Amino acid sequence: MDSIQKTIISTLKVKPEINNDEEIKNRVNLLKDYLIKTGMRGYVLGISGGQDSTLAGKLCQRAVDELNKENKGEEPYFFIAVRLPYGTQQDEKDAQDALTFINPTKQMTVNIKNAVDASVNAFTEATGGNVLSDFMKGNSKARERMKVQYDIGAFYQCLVVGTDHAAEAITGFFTKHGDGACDILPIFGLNKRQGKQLLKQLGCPEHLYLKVPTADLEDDKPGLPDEVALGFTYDDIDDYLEGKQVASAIKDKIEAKYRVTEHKRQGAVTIYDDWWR
Ligand SMILES: NC(=O)c1ccc[n+]([C@@H]2O[C@H](COP(=O)([O-])OP(=O)(O)OC[C@H]3O[C@@H](n4cnc5c(N)ncnc54)[C@H](O)[C@@H]3O)[C@@H](O)[C@H]2O)c1
Ligand SMILES: Nc1ncnc2c1ncn2[C@@H]1O[C@H](COP(=O)(O)O)[C@@H](O)[C@H]1O
Ligand SMILES: O=P(O)(O)OP(=O)(O)O
Ligand SMILES: [Mg+2]
Repeated sequence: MDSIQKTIISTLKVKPEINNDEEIKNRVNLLKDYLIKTGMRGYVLGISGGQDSTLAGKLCQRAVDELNKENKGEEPYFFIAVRLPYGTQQDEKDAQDALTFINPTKQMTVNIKNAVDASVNAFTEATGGNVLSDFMKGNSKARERMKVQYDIGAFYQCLVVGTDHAAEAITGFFTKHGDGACDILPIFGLNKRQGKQLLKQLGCPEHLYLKVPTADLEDDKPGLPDEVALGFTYDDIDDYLEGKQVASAIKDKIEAKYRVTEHKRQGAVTIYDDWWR
């Protein structure tokens, strides 16, 4: 393994192997401890029907359940699972299966279509007829979803959970200030394969953790697999993050993506920063 791969692995905190029970316990403990420390009442997270939100949601529910058992008689903590479809979602059944598996304290649905459409239409009106591309509109959907989660968080006094993890962070495969914005990241440092392992351990139905990952942001390409958009596979990414050797053409592509998306893993640039120089 060369020094670039070593540096990326250590920055993204990936372990070559994990102990499932230990990982679940540590991540649930983080969610419990941070909730107590902040004095907030719970967590909110968008549940898409994909692997990452199913795992993060299950960990949140476990955290509040454990806190409530330990704090008998106190006002209960809660987890809000929110469905955020843009109109009708093609894989709604998976989202419902994820909710059944998580069994959240509360669930709600906010359809983001009207808000996103109003926003992109306002852009067109304001700019004399310019039209945001389908890809740009996709990022607007991700930002609207995060905005709704912050509205829920403010109203119910709960923290917003994010689902970023090492296999997404490495390529910056998230919308800046969209799904990339949140208060806590319970699955940070895991790769995609390790996330599957934890879901299996937690008793998740197989079809949810074996599901093809998709950001599902574009109107014209519903359910576009991340791996098609990226041009390489999560197996490649996971191998890379576990310190294994991957084909040199793939290694180059992964590292190129890592370099151009550095701004997404950093805060906004100030006079005190030099990572971009
Ligand atoms: N939008 C979709 O439909 C869609 C679909 C599938 C996957 N994705 C993935 O989601 C991600 C989001 O797309 P994106 O990255 O184009 O949009 P983004 O909005 O997440 O990031 C782009 C924005 O980052 C800022 N930026 C760009 N370069 C910068 C730099 N060097 N320093 C500081 N800020 C900089 C600019 O404000 C720019 O508009 C992509 O990685 C994409 O693969 C998006
Ligand atoms: N349709 C959705 N409903 C609820 N939450 C959603 C939806 N799509 C995405 N999300 C949230 O965003 C993150 C990131 O999704 P990616 O598939 O990684 O782009 C996801 O974990 C949900 O929390
Ligand atoms: O973030 P999710 O839950 O939509 O998972 P995936 O990235 O696998 O689609
Ligand atoms: Mg998804």
